[in-house]
Amino acid sequence: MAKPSEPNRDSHVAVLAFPFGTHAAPLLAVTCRLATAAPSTVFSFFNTARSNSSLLSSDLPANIRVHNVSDGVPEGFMLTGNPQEAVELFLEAAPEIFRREIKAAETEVGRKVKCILTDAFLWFAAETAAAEMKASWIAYYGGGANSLTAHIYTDVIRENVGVKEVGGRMEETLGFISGMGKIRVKDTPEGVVFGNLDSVFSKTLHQMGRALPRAKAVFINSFEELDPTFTNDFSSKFKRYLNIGPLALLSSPSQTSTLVHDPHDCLAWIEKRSPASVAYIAFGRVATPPPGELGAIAQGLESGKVPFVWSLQEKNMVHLPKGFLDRTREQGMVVPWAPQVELLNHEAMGVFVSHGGWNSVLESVSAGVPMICRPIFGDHAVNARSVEAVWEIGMTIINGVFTKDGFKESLDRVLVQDDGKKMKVNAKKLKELAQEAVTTKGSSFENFAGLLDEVVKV
Ligand SMILES: O=c1ccn([C@@H]2O[C@H](COP(=O)(O)OP(=O)(O)O[C@H]3O[C@H](CO)[C@@H](O)[C@H](O)[C@H]3O)[C@@H](O)[C@H]2O)c(=O)[nH]1
Repeated sequence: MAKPSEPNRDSHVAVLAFPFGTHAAPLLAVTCRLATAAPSTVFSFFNTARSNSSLLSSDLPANIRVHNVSDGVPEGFMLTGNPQEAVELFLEAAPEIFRREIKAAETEVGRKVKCILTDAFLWFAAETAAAEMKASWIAYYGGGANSLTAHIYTDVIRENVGVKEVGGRMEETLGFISGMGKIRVKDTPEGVVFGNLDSVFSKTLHQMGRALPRAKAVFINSFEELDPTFTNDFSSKFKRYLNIGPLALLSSPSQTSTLVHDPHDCLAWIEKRSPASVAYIAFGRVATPPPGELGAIAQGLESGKVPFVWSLQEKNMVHLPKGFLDRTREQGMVVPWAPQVELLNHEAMGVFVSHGGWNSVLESVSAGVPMICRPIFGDHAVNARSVEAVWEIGMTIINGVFTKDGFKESLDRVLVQDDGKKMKVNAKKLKELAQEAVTTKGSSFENFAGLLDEVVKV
């Protein structure tokens, strides 16, 4: 898969992706921007074949070489289907995989790697390789500053809340950490104070919080004005902290010449709807609410008569109520993939119903669209809570899970009631700040220049 090219200077950057969820796509988007800005530097992008094949293939700059690496699953090993298992096998094998692959790429390119840029989840593989190769290490954290705070302050949260019998303290807020006054114990990602604290994944994230201050720089897909308190805090904690987003405003197909991937013609469909009327429903690449809740979503949409676009993997369509697709043919569309960013930016978009994955939240913020969140795992709950209580641009689904009436009422609240109007006003304000951040005078523009400097300067 490596692309042949003959760049003429001697800089070589290794980019290590975390091949699960929506981690690799934004990292590749940043790599493309860096590679365009530094055409004589070679960027070797390492990711599993499976994850690479899920990245929308557009023309990459000639100085990016994409490599398929092992997923760490031993030969003949039968995965049980528990997603955590695949993640943990990969994490365990990652240091060896990347060491081997970086060495091979150095030989192939004929240049030593001077900088290792990684997903923050891979801090252990990056730090070891960087020390061995005398390279610098720069980390990309794929979530928002809110969940990053939970990982950076895991020890503090554990000291204050305890880790035993935490159940009784779930509603308490984390007021002892600045910027987290509205976040409750129950909103923290599993593995911070509840869930399996000893799993490989929980330990990796806990240790990541301690390791990131050692990185040469830490960057995230966000903008400073969204979370000024965290920005201030991290600017003193990390050697360099750079908000370089929202990437959706920088690398969305609508902002570039790349074709929009719209295999089911969602954009033609939404064109005919009235302003701020449509519900867009999507739960990212890995999470799906349980089958019963998918049925409740369908019932809520049907009884509320809300026009909709629903991105739902084909294998889950069997859980829709009998006849739903036929009855709602005029009302909406259920598709296995939708051009999310473009839909959110359409004037007919009224509400985004989401699990609260970071990329989705930021894409909604960038489009000024209010949200209804139904968190499923990881950082979803802290993102949903920020949407509802910190930025006040949406709400968590009534009852915490989808029920027919709760969903119908939630849709009504956001699309029709005064509450929803306020959410929309707040969302529009954030959209303006996001747009400002990426202009040539904006904070993210300046931060990207800082990142470029850290990456190519050796
Ligand atoms: O039909 C679809 C469905 C999804 N998307 C895109 O897919 C991405 C989904 O990303 P995200 O909302 O972050 O969800 P996940 O795929 O669930 O992402 C994982 O990775 C994120 C970043 O670390 C974490 O915040 C999440 O918790 C984790 O589940 C977004 O860019 C969407 O625009 C589409 O374009 N079309």
